[in-house]
Amino acid sequence: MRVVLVVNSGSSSFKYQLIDVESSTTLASGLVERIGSGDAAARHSNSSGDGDGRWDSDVSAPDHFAAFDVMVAAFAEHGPSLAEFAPAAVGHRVVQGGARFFEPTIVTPLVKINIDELSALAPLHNPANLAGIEAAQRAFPDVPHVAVFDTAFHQTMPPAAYTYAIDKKLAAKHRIRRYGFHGTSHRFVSHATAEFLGKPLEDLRLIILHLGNGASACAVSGGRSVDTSMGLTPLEGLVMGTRSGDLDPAVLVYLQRRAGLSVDAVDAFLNSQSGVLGLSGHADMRDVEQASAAGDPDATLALEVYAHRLRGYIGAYAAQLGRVDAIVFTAGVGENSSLVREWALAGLERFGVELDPSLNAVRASVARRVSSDASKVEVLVVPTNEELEIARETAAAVGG
Ligand SMILES: Nc1ncnc2c1ncn2[C@@H]1O[C@H](COP(=O)(O)OP(=O)(O)O)[C@@H](O)[C@H]1O
Ligand SMILES: CC(=O)OP(=O)(O)O
Ligand SMILES: [Mg+2]
Repeated sequence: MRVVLVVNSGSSSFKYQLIDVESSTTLASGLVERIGSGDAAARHSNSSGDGDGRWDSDVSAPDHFAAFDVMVAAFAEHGPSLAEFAPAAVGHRVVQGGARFFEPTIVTPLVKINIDELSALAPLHNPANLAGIEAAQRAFPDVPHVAVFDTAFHQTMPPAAYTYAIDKKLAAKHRIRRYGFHGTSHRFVSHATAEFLGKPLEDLRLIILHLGNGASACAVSGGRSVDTSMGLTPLEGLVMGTRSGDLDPAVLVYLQRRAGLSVDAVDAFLNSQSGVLGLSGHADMRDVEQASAAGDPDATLALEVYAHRLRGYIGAYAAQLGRVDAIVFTAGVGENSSLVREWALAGLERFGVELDPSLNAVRASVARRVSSDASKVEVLVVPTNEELEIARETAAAVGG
């Protein structure tokens, strides 16, 4: 099997890629955003070498079904032709698979019921993922659909890493434990790092820092996730674009009792109005860096808090792993921000971690080393490609 359509469906947008798995190439990619707002927009890019490149437009997309029609129309008008490059399967990013799903899974009515049921553990993500599955099944009824779970890679965490220190009966009843997310990215980057270093993944101990809008750290030993910074939901851990990451759980209670916020308001506050946005007024790291460079002290503090948290996780995971072969930066911020890399690793020289400032300043979209020759720990930038990983796992799941 060759061509897979990959769908990453969020609450108000969905992103897609048409991928030739055999050659690992993207034939087309795009997104429909602001679904349901009356102000939706679409972007489509034909990279198959056949057709007219990029296209963007305002569109009507009152729901995910309409958004899928927009995508199908974009393929029809701007190529590549879905008749010529017919997807043999559709792969879906599903964020929360709980303890139930640890492998790519062909979507059946029962699997959809399970994904829906797991929405309680990922209210921001799973309902949107399911809406994407429903819409894609309607648009592509004749091919298998496969769910690839963000949580799957972290199913290898030992109980000591995934257990919260709370009443065990209550935790079991409500399935409260750490699940971890971005697993598809951590898995892809683990393999890409081993390939870059020319060493077997089984022999490597890695700290992977996936820094996008959402951000998580992962300790990988011999290719297995042994600890990760996100927990029951994608809110725990690192400072993110709009999410707080770790904080004293008493803050939630305090906000409700003292600031009079409702449960929903606290949830929205921590997920959507916190992180670097809450500290600086900017969710996009490029804007935070620009504001800091222009002398805005709030933006500088936001960067310092972001880097301080990262450094703490690097130290913690070095201790959990016992030895670190490489610290790997990935995703939008990790791949592009030399400043974040520099600030996160500041002061770690005495632990054998030393950046090479000129290598760190290089802008490139390939895997590369940014540590100095003297550094005992390799520091790498390795681009992630969650869509390619989903396409490969989808193809494997349907036997292609
Ligand atoms: N040159 C850059 N410098 C700093 N941050 C960047 C740069 N390019 C992209 N980013 C940041 O990457 C983040 C988005 O990362 P990405 O992995 O695309 O996120 P997601 O997939 O979670 O939407 C944004 O905060 C953006 O500011
Ligand atoms: C799980 C998660 O946080 O995903 P994203 O980074 O896409 O928001
Ligand atoms: Mg991402």
